[in-house]
Amino acid sequence: MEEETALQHLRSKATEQLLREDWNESIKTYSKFISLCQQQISNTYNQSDLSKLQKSLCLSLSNRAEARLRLRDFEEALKDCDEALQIDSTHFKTLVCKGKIMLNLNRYSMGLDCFKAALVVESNCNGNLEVLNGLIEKCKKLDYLSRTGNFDVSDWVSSGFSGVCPELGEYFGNVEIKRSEISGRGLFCTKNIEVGSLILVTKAVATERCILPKCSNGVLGENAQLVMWKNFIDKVNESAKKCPKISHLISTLSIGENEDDLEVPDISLFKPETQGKSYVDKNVDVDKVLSILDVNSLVEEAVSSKVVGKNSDYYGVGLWLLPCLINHSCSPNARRLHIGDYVVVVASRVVKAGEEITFAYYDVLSPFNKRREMAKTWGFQCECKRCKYEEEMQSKPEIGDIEKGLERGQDVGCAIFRLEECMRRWVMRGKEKGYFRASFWKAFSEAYESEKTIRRWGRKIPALEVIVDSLVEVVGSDERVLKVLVRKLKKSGCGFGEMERAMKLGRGVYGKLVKKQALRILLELGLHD
Ligand SMILES: C[S@@+](CC[C@H](N)C(=O)[O-])C[C@H]1O[C@@H](n2cnc3c(N)ncnc32)[C@H](O)[C@@H]1O
Repeated sequence: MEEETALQHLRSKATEQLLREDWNESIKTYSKFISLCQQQISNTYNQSDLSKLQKSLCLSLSNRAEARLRLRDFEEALKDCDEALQIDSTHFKTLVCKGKIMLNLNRYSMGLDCFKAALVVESNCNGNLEVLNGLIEKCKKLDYLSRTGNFDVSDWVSSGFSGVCPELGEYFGNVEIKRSEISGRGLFCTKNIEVGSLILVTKAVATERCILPKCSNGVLGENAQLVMWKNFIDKVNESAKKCPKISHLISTLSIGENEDDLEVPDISLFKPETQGKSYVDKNVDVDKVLSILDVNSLVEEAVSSKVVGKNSDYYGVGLWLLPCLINHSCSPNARRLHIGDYVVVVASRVVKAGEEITFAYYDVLSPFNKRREMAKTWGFQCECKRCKYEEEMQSKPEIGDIEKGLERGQDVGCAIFRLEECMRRWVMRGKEKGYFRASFWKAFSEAYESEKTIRRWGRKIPALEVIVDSLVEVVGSDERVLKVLVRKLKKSGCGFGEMERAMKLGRGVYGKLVKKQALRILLELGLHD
């Protein structure tokens, strides 16, 4: 009798905490209730009492799962759901809760099964029907998207990234992890990929964003970045603590040293549906996590900054697991877009089967020495083909002279003329020319934006279209190049060929996420200038 009173007391306390949305406290109280209830069950022989106790146990497990789901502790919430469903496989609340957990874990078809089972149980439910059907539709849509990669964010992009961020799901294209000639492991294509095709779409383990305060001495900005970085580290640690799979995958990432000794993980480990393996190392050493984040966190780029209102002081950082296996190249073949908590990796030029997928960690439309400095801040020396080539060419004094001339404010047209002359004399091939043109993009863009320079230098410098094609061949599509091209087309009119070139470039910048019609509108609008 005493135990029954204790159970009743705990149950009403936990229910009250749950209603107050005090998730942590309700989990504690439900845990006490659950262990007391389990004890009672083992000492009860009367069938009707037993069935009452089991019903209570099932409901409390389901409620604890709900609280854990709210705290994003999916692993433990899932265990509760499975235990509750063992008692009653048709428990409506538990089926819905499990479905929501599956949705959060990007396991859409399993989520769909749960919601469908819940619908069968409460086929005549009234208030729940609409919500349930909504969840079923959402699972179906995300399941389709994650299988086909047929995402469409046209409306969001054409509206200038305003409104709610489109819902994406996880997508893994034809890729595998292998040893890389650049460094350690890398991500490789297993099939030919067209410009703009999606390579992968994946959700962050954690992100943190802020608008840096404007200030004259930069201290406030630095402090804000430090606070943000600390919050980010806490979030990553929290996610790793809650999920052994995340903890395990984080522990496989590089700390930027001895990469050739690192194990090559199978790509299936990164897929949402891969579960069940018992991951033992639940806690990665805190210092190791810091080194891992130093090497693997990505700063969000321009497109996503528009999500929070085109603010140039916007600063966002995140950890996306599989993209951590993508090496940098100054001649990259892919780009990343940040949409909400997802990172989308798209081919920015044609990628052949077997080729390594690379994207830029820093601005590759800059000269060799500047890139070398930026690589240093990342803690490595770039081993890409373009850097190796440009390093060899450092022995030619002409390149250094042109760079120095530009620093001193020399006319950009003159610098371009000299560069093109040198490349002609040295009988450089297409790709090699592209490397240098990319290094001097700043001068090229200034020249094409200045009517005076164009008038003065005319045919003595290459046409913009020649440079665009040359750059795309070596660094893929780039938003800045696209903008200069679109501005010229708007000024001087545009025929079919020119529009095709701009569309192709746009495809490489935004990927097939933005459909043809929306891309055309974007280009005609001058890309939101
Ligand atoms: C995000 S990880 C990339 C995957 C890494 N190679 C691995 O095996 O886990 C970043 C690290 O890879 C190495 N790396 C990436 N791109 C490189 C490049 N172009 N040249 C030399 N090292 C590079 C550097 O050690 C860098 O700190």
